[in-house]
Amino acid sequence: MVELLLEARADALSKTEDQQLALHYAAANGHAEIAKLLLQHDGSDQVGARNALGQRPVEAASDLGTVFIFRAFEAAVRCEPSGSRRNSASSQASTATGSSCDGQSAVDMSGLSCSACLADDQDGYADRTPLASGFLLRNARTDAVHRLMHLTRKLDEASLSEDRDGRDCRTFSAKSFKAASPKDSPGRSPSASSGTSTPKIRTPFARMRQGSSRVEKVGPNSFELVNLLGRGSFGEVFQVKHKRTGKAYAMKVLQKSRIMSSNLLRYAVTERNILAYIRHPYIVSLHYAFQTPSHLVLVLQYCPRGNLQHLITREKRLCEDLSRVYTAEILLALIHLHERHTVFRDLKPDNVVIDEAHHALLTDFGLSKEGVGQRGTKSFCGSVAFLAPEILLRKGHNHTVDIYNLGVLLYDMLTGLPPFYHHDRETLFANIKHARLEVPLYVSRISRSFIEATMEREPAKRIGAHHTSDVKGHVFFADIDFAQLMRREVLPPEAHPSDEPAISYRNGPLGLAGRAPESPFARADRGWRGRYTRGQGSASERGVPFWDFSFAPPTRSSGSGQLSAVSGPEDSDCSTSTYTRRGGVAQRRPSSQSSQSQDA
Ligand SMILES: Nc1ncnc2c1ncn2[C@@H]1O[C@H](COP(=O)(O)OP(=O)(O)OP(=O)(O)O)[C@@H](O)[C@H]1O
Repeated sequence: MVELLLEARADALSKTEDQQLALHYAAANGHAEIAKLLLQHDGSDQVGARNALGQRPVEAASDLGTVFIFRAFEAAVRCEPSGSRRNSASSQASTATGSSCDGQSAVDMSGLSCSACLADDQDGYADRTPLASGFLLRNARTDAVHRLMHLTRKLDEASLSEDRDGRDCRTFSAKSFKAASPKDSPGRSPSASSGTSTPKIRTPFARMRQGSSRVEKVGPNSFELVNLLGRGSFGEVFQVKHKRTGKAYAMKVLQKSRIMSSNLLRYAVTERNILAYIRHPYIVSLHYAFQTPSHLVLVLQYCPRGNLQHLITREKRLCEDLSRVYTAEILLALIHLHERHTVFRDLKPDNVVIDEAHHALLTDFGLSKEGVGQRGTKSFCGSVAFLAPEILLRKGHNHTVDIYNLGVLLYDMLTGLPPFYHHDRETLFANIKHARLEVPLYVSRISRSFIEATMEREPAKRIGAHHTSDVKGHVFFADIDFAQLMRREVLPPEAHPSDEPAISYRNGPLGLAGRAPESPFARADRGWRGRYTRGQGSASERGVPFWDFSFAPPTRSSGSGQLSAVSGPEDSDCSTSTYTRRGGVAQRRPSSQSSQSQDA
């Protein structure tokens, strides 16, 4: 069909409104054969064309087979005398056929007259990570920074649109968003040239509604502030009520000025990106994202029972049955993330929130890292008492850092303090690196064995070093039915009708004493409107491209988004007396240990 159209003089150079050529789409979707045909037809005019994200067609490619088609073409163009370029390059592209090279999808380069031309191509995969399967994994940082820089140059021309509440918010269509991240999932369709493995096509984790008119646009005025739930390094988290639907959400409001002055925009963008595509019963879901000139906002599933730190503080120690269920729930969340090459990196009780049905959910993806494979990453991050030894030793870390933190989390739930805890930071770090792990005698033998297996200092020897799902096989989980747990059919033992949430926000430690919190938007956005529309806002006021998001919840409760709670077995009991302090627990550390992150 493509051949026919090209022969009939179809215009291969016409662009969509996102500045994409047909070649961009062919590359992004792994249609190597179509890419080859397009390259044979005016290929030289197409290879350098950049789409609205600043990507050339080869930079949109999802698999190595397609990349090699481009490389063969470009090499031929560079190596041939100018007079014979087009024909020769076309024939190079046409000889680019699938064959195996080091186990990866490759093309037959034997016809190239100048192999050195390939060697000097430093950017063959556009800074992405080639997987053994032949797919290209998006490198979150390089890719995101590249896109942001390209788009930031164009921001002054971007249009402002009016949200429903009459508030100016910079919005981007679902179409643009899709174009921004066509490669989020490594499970792409295979290239025609990859002849080695059966294609594995994954269902998308979340679908964007097509057509901006159907995407619900929200802004600060769409929500009523109810309570202040927490304060973090770069903003605050509020309980809010959606005015139109009356639904409760947690609204995380990040100050652009703080984020940008600390050069941490990438962490905010990572959090938004991960939450936008992850749907899991034990990970808070993102419902909306929007921005004002001064703030980036995430509207999340609301978990009304406080965080795990509040619960540990109230109970001093948690009983083993409850700790086991929470550990298993968080383990399922980690398995899901790791399968998607994402490491959470900041697992601690403050980042585990408890929902209405007493289930534990991960929140706060600000330190997560996408695209981490076995080779790992070298950033220094995490909350100090939860830092894994390999992070302190700056050896590089991978998914096993989350497994280590799962052991620390269990230790913390069972004893009331993280292991190795010491008020002096240097002593704490030395303990984490070298001290003997002491587990109190009141902790059962099986729990102790789980803690030791997950907190093994050598990451390669740690349980789950190969696959995080191997951790499910530990005897600690012998009584857990993970399939049932995944369906949220296991009721955490604490769940009891008379149970109070671990924290009462109105009169709780945040000190509001019944008053509604002050709006962060009212404070910061006074007087911005005139400056902004003239395009003279400060750097921190500029729009962040592709931030805005709206999730269409599944129509049935069994869908991949919001799962309704299901009652658990009646005998799942953990009497409140087991929560009372049984002695031997020293004072708790200050409830919110700050997180830190610094690139190595
Ligand atoms: N979805 C939610 N439902 C209820 N409470 C939440 C939710 N998300 C966060 N919180 C509360 O807000 C607190 C701070 O949230 P979060 O950790 O995401 O903020 P942060 O600014 O990233 O913090 P930090 O700087 O410590 O990493 C949490 O500890 C929790 O108590």
